[in-house]
Amino acid sequence: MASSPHSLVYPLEATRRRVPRVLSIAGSDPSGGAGIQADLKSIAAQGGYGMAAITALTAQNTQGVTGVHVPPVDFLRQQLEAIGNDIEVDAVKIGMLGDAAVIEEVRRWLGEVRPAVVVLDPVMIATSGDRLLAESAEAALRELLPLADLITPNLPELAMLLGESEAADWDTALAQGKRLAAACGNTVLVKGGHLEGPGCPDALVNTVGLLSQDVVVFPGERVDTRNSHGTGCSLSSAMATAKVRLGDWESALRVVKPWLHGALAESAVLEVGKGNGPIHHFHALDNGLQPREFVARLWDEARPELDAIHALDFIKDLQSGALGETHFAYYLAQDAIYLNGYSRVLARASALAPSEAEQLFWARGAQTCLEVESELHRNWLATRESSNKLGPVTKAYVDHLVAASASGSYAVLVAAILPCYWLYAEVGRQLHDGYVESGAPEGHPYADWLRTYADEAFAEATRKAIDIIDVAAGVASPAEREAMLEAFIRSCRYETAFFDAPRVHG
Ligand SMILES: Nc1ncnc2c1ncn2[C@@H]1O[C@H](COP(=O)(O)OP(=O)(O)OP(=O)(O)O)[C@@H](O)[C@H]1O
Ligand SMILES: Cc1ncc(COP(=O)(O)O)c(N)n1
Repeated sequence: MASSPHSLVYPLEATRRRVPRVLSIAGSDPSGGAGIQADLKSIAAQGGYGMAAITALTAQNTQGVTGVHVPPVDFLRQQLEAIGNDIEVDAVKIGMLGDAAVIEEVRRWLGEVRPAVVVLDPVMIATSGDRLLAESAEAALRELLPLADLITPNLPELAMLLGESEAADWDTALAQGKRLAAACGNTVLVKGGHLEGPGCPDALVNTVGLLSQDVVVFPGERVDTRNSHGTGCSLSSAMATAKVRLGDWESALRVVKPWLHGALAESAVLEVGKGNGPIHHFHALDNGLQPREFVARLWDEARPELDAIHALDFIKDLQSGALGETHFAYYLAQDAIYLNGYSRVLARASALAPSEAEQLFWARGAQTCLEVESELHRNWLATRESSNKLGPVTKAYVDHLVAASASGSYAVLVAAILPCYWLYAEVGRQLHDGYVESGAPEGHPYADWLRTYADEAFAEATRKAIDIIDVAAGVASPAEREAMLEAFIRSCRYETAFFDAPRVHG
């Protein structure tokens, strides 16, 4: 059948779901940090509905494993059949399997049911060093790998699956990831948790063109904590859930990695156990923030800048009509240059957006910027003397936005983006109201320009942008929220400097 754009899009759409139904087939950790207990928390934290078919019972805590009991495999089959006879499963995460008989049962079930998304975390040895897979079952586990869409081995597991020695550096790990992906025909998530040093990168690797590149690296900073019990379990089940919600592995890891970082960073508040404690899966719920609280804080920060803007000669003279034409032309020319850079930054926000609605919102914003830029050239700059040279304030402002987009954090980027909507809308509203209140004087040289400020579509887009930032702050870690605040304040200062630039540099 000839491929049409529709046939390319449809399968992706068909697998996406707002609340994914995710089944974990894994072992139980009664202390709640790893295994199915961690999986169910991760799935819920990522917005999914979690289910669990238990392969094995362990007796363990944060200090180690003291016992493993693998129930008769028939009972695992009964659990899987009970789920399969009643419930549609959107994604499956497979964790601890225990022995070869369990692996065989899971292999049989996967072959029969063929779930749309299968993530396999090849659990072999716990953080504590205790075995969770019989040595004799390693060959059977290797045979299971091709039935998964995503495999998430840590560095010792990656080496063991390839029959090689453990990678001591990131490049070797990536090369091993490529070999495993090629051998299994699926995607491998190479994890940097076991590396030394301040960085903790992860990477998605696929050698048959399923990703935007063969190797997509997600850099990350290492959290200084020993509470890493269950990070591997949590990551794999969160990925299974996010994949169904967002449609592809890269979007999923873009959301899951900052969440996991926050869960590690906030783990100390749990105070569970004396050893390697669990991570805080619901750290984002525990931020104490009420809806609108974060944006109210941003507004408090923005208010002095707004006052500073209204005190500028540029704004006062634009309002009264006394503004010199040279300064107005300088402002317009810099605005056109700025909008071009801003459009690219909005396109980056669109690329990082966690939902299609937000992706579309920023993409529309990027398009509007280019339309307004060309309108400036056509109608406002065509008849004026102005230089198209990049001014120092414009450059510094755009550089700041580009740096925010390079941070990789969607939340930080959109916080940096917001002042251009919010302060501009506010300044525009006040200028327009002032013009109307003064009786819209005849012959005001900037009357046409002041009228452009009464744009309801822009006011509506501003309200939507504020909502997006509030939600992004709600799921961000405290450190990320501080970075959002900083990026926002800096952009506010550039807004003021931008209106003052015609006086200083024009
Ligand atoms: N100290 C840390 N700081 C930040 N991220 C970390 C840290 N430790 C692990 N991670 C992240 O946690 C995830 C699991 O990585 P890791 O390589 O530790 O796997 P694992 O050994 O299977 O996990 P587990 O600790 O559950 O056995 C990866 O996304 C990794 O980047
Ligand atoms: C039931 C079960 N499954 C998986 C792990 C691995 O998790 P970790 O490597 O963090 O100990 C575990 N400890 N227990």
